[in-house]
Amino acid sequence: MRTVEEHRAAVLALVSALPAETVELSDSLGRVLAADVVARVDLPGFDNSAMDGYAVRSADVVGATSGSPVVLDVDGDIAAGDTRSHVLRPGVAMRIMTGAPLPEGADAVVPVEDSDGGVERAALSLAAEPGRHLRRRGEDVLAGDVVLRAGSVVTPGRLALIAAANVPEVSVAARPRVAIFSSGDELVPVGHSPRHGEIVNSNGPMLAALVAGADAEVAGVGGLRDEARAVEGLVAFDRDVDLILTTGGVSMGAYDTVKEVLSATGTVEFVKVAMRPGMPQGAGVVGERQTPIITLPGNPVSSFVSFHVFVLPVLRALAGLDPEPTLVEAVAAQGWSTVEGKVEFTRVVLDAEGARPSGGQGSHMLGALADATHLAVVPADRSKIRPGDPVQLLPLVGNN
Ligand SMILES: Nc1nc2c(c(=O)[nH]1)N[C@H]1C(S)=C(S)[C@@H](COP(=O)(O)OP(=O)(O)OC[C@H]3O[C@@H](n4cnc5c(N)ncnc54)[C@H](O)[C@@H]3O)O[C@H]1N2
Ligand code: MOO
Repeated sequence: MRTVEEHRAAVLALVSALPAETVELSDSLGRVLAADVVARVDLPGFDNSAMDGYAVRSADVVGATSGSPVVLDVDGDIAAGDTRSHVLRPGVAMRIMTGAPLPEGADAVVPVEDSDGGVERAALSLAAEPGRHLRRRGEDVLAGDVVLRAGSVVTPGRLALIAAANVPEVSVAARPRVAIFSSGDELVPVGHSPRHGEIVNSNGPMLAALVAGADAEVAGVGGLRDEARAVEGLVAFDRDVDLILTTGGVSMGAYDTVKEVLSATGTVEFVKVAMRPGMPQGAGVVGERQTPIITLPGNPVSSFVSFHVFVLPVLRALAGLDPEPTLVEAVAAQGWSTVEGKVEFTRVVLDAEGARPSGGQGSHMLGALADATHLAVVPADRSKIRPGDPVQLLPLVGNN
């Protein structure tokens, strides 16, 4: 039997990084940056006022109070967007608006609330010290600064920073295109009425959601009958996708056609991996384009766990990102038992008290999967987790 690490290395060996794409900033939300973002401008770009009020030389308002205001002549207005160069003469003030450039010579702003609001002459009642109510050029970001590192996800706040830094396009990790096939004669689409012996296909929608949640693109979803002819379609696969995923038909059954047909190609190998759930796995390449394929076990939870353990690293590698999973350290909020000899991926909920199993751990039990936030990675040499034990958690797609 293979170890989890051995099989992860085998699937990673099937792929190499796709070239990064350049997208307009407006299309970058949610994408992963493939290169550092460097500011093209200082932020703020010029010294400006943080308040609507009067630009002054601080020396001219020394000692000003509401009981004893300083009265200064007002030498015009500076609005936000004023591109002229103003000079503030000693002994006078200029009306200035929030965001307007500071006139040369001014070193403070008296807010309009600390004045009589005068237009020709103003009585100022605040002894504004140098720097008061000013926003200095470059105090937030300097041109040439790396404002975001490669690997960061573009969130709305980051998108705003990139825009302010005057960077109109960014380099983002490619979104691998993935085709998904659910195999099994027992499957009917969601919304149809299954007859006795049939079940609703949940793996198809689940994998499509996992692929989309992992920053990849669903290139198509389909079904495969348990017939050699259906699976032979995969052998001749010639569409432009970066990865094929299948579920089902990879175990020891008499109708496990995916395994039967693809084994015969000699380019897809089927193995047992020392993990629970997710023991039967297959991987290789198919078709003229040598498209990488990962065949996941049919049990829904096995498929879900296998996606996180093997497919997610492959999608990250295709996107040019570090494929290594980032594990979270936590403590067990309650104890549970696992099977020795296999790495167990316990579905858990992590809250303030720690991690606890999210419910029944059968590989068919979607009820308990729905609330899980993480997979606890329990090493093969452990058979018991006790309350308070440290545990390593793999965040589920959509929960980190
Ligand atoms: N004799 C043995 N039997 C089994 C073994 C074994 O080693 N020896 N391994 C078991 C393990 S572990 C797993 S996991 C499953 C994997 O089986 P397959 O990948 O061949 O999957 P199927 O037999 O096609 O289906 C298994 C189970 O999952 C349901 N299923 C399949 N596809 C879907 C879908 N798209 N949506 C929802 N549910 C699906 C299917 O109806 C079956 O109940 O094999 C064990 N058996
Ligand atoms: O290893 Mo299977 O994936 O438990 O149901």
